[in-house]
Amino acid sequence: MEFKMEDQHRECLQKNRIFLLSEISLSAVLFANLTESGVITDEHVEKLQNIERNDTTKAAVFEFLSEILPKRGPEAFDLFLKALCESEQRHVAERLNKWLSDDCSEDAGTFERLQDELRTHYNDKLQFIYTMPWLPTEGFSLKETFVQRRLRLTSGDRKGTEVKMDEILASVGEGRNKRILVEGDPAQGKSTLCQALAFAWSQPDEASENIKSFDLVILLHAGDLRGQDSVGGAIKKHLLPIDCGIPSRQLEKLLQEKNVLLIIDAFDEASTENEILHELIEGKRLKHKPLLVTSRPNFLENKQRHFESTFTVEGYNNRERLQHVKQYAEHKNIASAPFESMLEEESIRDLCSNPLNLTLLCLLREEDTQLRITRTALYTEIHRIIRRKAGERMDLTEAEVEESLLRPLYQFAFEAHQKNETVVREKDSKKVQNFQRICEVGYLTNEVIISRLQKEVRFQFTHKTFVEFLTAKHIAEMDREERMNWMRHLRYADYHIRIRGLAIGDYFNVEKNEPILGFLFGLLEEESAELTQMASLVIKETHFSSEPVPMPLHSFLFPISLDSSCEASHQLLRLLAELNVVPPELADVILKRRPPLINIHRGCSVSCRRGMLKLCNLRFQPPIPMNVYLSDSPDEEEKMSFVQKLIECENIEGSKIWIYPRNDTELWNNVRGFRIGQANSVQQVSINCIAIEGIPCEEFSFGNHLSELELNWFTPSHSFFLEAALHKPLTSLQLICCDELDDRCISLIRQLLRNQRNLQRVQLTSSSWKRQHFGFFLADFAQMENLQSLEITLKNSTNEAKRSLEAILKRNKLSKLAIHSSKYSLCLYSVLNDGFSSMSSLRELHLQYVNIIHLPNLRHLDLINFSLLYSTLNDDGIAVLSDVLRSWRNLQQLRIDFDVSVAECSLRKLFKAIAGCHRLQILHFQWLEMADSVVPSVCKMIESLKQLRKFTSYVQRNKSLTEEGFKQLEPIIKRNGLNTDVRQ
Ligand SMILES: Nc1ncnc2c1ncn2[C@@H]1O[C@H](COP(=O)(O)OP(=O)(O)OP(=O)(O)O)[C@@H](O)[C@H]1O
Repeated sequence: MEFKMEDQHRECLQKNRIFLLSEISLSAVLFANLTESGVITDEHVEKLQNIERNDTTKAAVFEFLSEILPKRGPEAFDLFLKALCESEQRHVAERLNKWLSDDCSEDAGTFERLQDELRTHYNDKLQFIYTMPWLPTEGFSLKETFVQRRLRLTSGDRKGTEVKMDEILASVGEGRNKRILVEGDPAQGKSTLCQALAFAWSQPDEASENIKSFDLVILLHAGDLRGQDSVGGAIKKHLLPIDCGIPSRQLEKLLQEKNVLLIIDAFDEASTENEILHELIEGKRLKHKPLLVTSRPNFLENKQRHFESTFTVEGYNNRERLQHVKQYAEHKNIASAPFESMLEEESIRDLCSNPLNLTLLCLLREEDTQLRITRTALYTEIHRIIRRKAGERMDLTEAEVEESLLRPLYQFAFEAHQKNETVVREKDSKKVQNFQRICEVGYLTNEVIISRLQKEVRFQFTHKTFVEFLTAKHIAEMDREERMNWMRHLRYADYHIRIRGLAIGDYFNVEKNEPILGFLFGLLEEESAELTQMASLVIKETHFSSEPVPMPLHSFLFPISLDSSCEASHQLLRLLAELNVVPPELADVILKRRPPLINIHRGCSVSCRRGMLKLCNLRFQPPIPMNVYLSDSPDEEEKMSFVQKLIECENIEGSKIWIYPRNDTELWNNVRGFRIGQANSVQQVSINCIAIEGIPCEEFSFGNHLSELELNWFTPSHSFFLEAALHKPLTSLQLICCDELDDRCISLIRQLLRNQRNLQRVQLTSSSWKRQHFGFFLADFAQMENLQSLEITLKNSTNEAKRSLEAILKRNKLSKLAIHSSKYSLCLYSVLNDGFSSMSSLRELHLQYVNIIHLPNLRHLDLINFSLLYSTLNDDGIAVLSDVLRSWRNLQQLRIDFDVSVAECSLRKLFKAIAGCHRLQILHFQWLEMADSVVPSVCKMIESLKQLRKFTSYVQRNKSLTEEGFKQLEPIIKRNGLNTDVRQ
């Protein structure tokens, strides 16, 4: 294997070559020293002696200096100097050392020269934004058209705070925020932000921005670091003129000594085979220098922890949209009114929140007046204009442009995209004869921005989004079988694997495929059969039709996953957003394969919500239920309007809404705005009370049809909710994480329980660390004939409470039971165990802190969902559980927490029992001890669970899994269709 030597050493050998050729003697002592220290091998010696024999000593020295020594690693140079000294050639070593120190001592003007070179470079190259693919030479002036961006902090104590662009650099000087990550969706303006920062630094004005405090600002594309030995090398190659004469060693020295900001753009475009980039992020290189990295989301997850602060660039808000179009009009010297009126259009509101799309919409507005409401329609229209203009310029018909120039271009884009690149290399360009003509169409430019020196000629696509659009065009033109084949090779499940001890961090999110898939759906909108076939594949692979996955960790407390991002199973919705209308054939398939319920949570993307609104037009019979959790949504107006639309839609039953009001006023606005409890609105509500201090107003009330009331973090000061629910037809009452009740609340709850003949579900549970006892309500529950679901925290139950529980269980009406308890008396065990033998209706059971060996009658149940949380699961417990699992043939969801170490043979037995639950779809382990020796049985278990779609294992009990074991496990947990989350 060859290892490169450092740049400055290579340069030193090069610059002193004539001297070295005449001075070095290839003596036996020199060879002995060099071979002993491993700088060269015996084969090298033989080769050099042959050259000396057949040619001259100089030729041999030349071969040694140019071909051998530079490839013998970073240590080779110093060892070579040592060998010279020991072979009576000390004067040669001294000369080289002197050259190095002279070269290294910064001559007075080097820093100023570098600063000046960078400033002129940025000033020349960054003053324009190039958006129009067909006019790559004509840019918008950055100064005149740039819209200042807002960034949202997504890490640390101030998470959620909005900051201005320049403010992200504010605290770097104080030693904090050394590593900053800025993420943003495609074309959201990350590169332009970097451009604006570097450009601002290059300007001579007196502005007091933070960026000005840096001695040097280095802006590189992530790809510029590929194949380099050092950051200095990348600067030399990409930012400085060939003849600027600043040696690499001095550059490196300046990077260490000066106050430098490194900006690396587009991690997502060049994250592989890029050692320097990873070393910079991990702090192994230029550790103390501020580093700002940009990336599309989901590319950096395993590296996220190296960043002190992370931000996202959010879409434009109303003010920014307006500023963008006004600046656009002013720059083009035309009236801004037509653009401003375009912003009023509700249908393109979210398109306008993306700067690139907004610029393209403005361009279209100039050409005609028709509005495009999807991304695909917008890019298709731009594409048409490009084709038309190319035809006019080249005197070809549009059909000819398409056939001879665009088709090959689609192919180039497809190939570039396969390699995650946005360039066509010179050698590839030669594959077609008319490449120059293809360039003239306007999508490709052979100028690479931020690069003055490119040894290899490359042709750059004007923007990654265009590569994606053209790639989708290529796929759209494939024949059906080839296209479906391409689709089948995509991955349709997320995985998130982090094993600290092994330094493994591996992530995949299905959204990565969506820029292309979205365009493809849009392009094939008219081809109903093709579209339906593609959508059917997505429906199947992403488990769209299944019950949504609750977040196993919190499912006990919250029925929907509050923190999760827009899931893989929502991919279809996100793709539907690209259609103007869902064609009838596809609508039929969706109607047939409808999921039982859809959860919209706060991580759901704008396109997911758009897709959801498309479902509103499909005639679901009965209407499809939908839970909506939209707290913390940055755009309050959009949130309101989205929920209103869902509520008004007849095909959707806005079944439950989760609200998290930040104060009393917001609570009242939400309850009133969503008409909670009214006849034709949402009738089930969950309210997080934590920020609510008092009654918002005298007239606070719910509509008369309120059917479910769930209150999280309820305290006696929130009793007005209970009053407002009196006399409403409640079917469900839940008080979750409730740690305190006063007499008044107890009396109100009793009134609610007695008044409600309809009540089928009750939950009274406290937060896990402050256990409340709610056993005194059991007598009331026992009176409720229709009770089907009971979730309760019990501590020290009285005999009366136990008798009531016994009556509830034996009535055999419960389909769901959850007992939160940290202390089970033998008597409570016996009530439960006896009850289990007659509870044939029970389908869902959740037990906490239980010792399962006292509950052998569990095997009489027929459960679909079971969890055993924080329970004592020793070898005896595992034996009982394994036995029980063998009798639960319909089990679909299982969670097991392991709180003590158990024998490996017990684990194997348990995995074997789980492997027999062939209907299992969701499996979650907590604190599992997964040593290499049990890996084969974990693998066998997962392999046999064909319907498993989610596997999670959080917090390994010890670090006994080795790389060998993981290698065996990896393909199994990464199988397509399985959403995996394994974290230690
Ligand atoms: N702040 C801004 N002001 C005006 N126009 C902008 C701004 N940001 C972006 N744009 C426009 O949007 C286009 C795309 O932006 P940019 O290339 O910076 O996005 P990106 O987030 O780096 O995209 P990707 O992840 O797809 O590479 C720019 O070429 C420019 O036309």
